[in-house]
This record gives sequence, structure tokens and C-alpha cells, in this order.
Amino acid sequence: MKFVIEHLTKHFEKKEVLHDINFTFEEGKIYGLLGRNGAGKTTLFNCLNRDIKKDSGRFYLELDGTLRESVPEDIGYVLSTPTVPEFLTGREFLKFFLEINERSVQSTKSIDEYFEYMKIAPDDRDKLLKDYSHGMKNKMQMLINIIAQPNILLLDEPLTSLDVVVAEEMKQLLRSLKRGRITIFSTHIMDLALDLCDEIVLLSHGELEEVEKSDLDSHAFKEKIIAALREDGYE
Ligand SMILES: Nc1ncnc2c1ncn2[C@@H]1O[C@H](COP(=O)(O)OP(=O)(O)OP(=O)(O)O)[C@@H](O)[C@H]1O
Repeated sequence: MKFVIEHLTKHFEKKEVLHDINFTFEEGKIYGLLGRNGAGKTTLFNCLNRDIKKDSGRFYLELDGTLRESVPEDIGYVLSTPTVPEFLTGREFLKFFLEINERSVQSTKSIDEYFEYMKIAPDDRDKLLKDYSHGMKNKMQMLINIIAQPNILLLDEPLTSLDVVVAEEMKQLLRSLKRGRITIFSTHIMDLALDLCDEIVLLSHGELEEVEKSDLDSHAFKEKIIAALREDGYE
């Protein structure tokens, strides 16, 4: 499977944020998306998830040589600010999600097994989501996206609010989930990107560009990324 973006462009009024993006993502890889503040990472994700309208361009999946438009079920999107129905308990939310997606989702675990899997303590499972911490809400959002098994998983700085232990567990989880799908992960934490991701992609001047690692050691690779990103700023 490949996910192909062609000529994707997005303006906000006069400001061009995405400039004729052409890029092909490949199955089985985690892509680290890096870019300066305001470079357009969230805008890119919002366009790909069809939360906002693109100006032009298209994106599609290539599966066994056939092309098709991506549909909502293809994409899972974990936002940096988790959005969960605050008036439900964790258990109610998960139950509701599994029920409404009964046909499309093959649920292999019981609700408590899912909570175990995400290391959400028994005491927290029947609490209202409004009383969950930011990191716990993030875990719930990650969980429903994992259960849905999308072809493409978009993660917008999802590990930033997690404690070091949970962040490490999430990294392991994402590594274990990468087969058979495309994972695109935006972050400002370079070490995390280098540790977790198979490829580093920069969003710079409104375009996507893969950073070749070739035979650079990790220090030289970091320097190369910072130099490229610096060009996209004001200094
Ligand atoms: N709804 C909107 N209306 C107008 N301008 C917007 C809107 N959303 C984003 N922008 C602008 O588009 C540009 C890209 O924003 P975006 O949030 O995509 O960047 P980002 O790379 O995710 O930034 P950060 O790393 O700081 O989170 C910014 O200049 C921002 O002000």
C-alpha cells in the first residue's frame, strides 16, 4: 500500500500554507513529520483527514496496483489536544465506540482487556472523561484509533503530554502497530523522531521533503535537519 499526495495546496486568506505538496508514503513505515511552529503540520493533517477543505490537489491509496480515493475509515487521527465526549465515562465511551463501529471493527478484546492494554487503572475506567488527565484522554483517543485499525494513522504530537513511562509504552505500541499501515507522526522532539521513525520528513516552505540519512551518524543527521529547518524561519 502507498498513500500518494499530489499537488496539495492550501491557503488561509492570502497566506499559502501548503504549496503544491507531492509525496508518497509507504506501508510499514513510521514517518516523523518535523517543521517549525506554524509550518503547516496540523493543516496538512486536517486536509488529509478532510476536516478542512483543501484548495486543490488530491490524495489516494494505491493498493495492489489499483488506485482509490481515501475514505474516512482509512484514516485515524490522534490530535495533540484530545477530544473525547467529556460527559461519558471511559467505559461508556469505549462501549459506545465498539457498538457504533460493530460492523467495521473486529474487536478482539473485552472492554477491560482494552483498558489493561492501555494501562488505564480499574479505578479510572468508570470515571467521567472530563475528570481524566490530558494524558489519559490522549490514551483513550489513541486506543479507539488503534482498535479501528486504520490504513493511515496521523498523530499530531501525541506523546507530548504523556509521562516518560507511558510515552515509552506508546512508542513500543506504535512500533508494534506499524506493519500493514502508514504512520505519520508530527513532533517537535527531535530525539523522539529519530528514535521512533523510519523516515524523517520536513514540512518547509509549504512543501514536504524527505531528509536523506545515507551514511550520516545521528549527530550529523540532527545537524542536517536543524540546518534545513533553520532556513524556514526568520533568523
Ligand atoms: N483556521 C485558520 N485560519 C487562518 N489561519 C490559520 C488557520 N489554521 C492555521 N492557520 C495558519 O496556518 C499556518 C500553519 O498552522 P499550523 O497550525 O498548521 O502549523 P503547525 O506546523 O501545526 O504549527 P505548530 O508546530 O506551532 O503546532 C499558521 O500560520 C497558522 O496561523
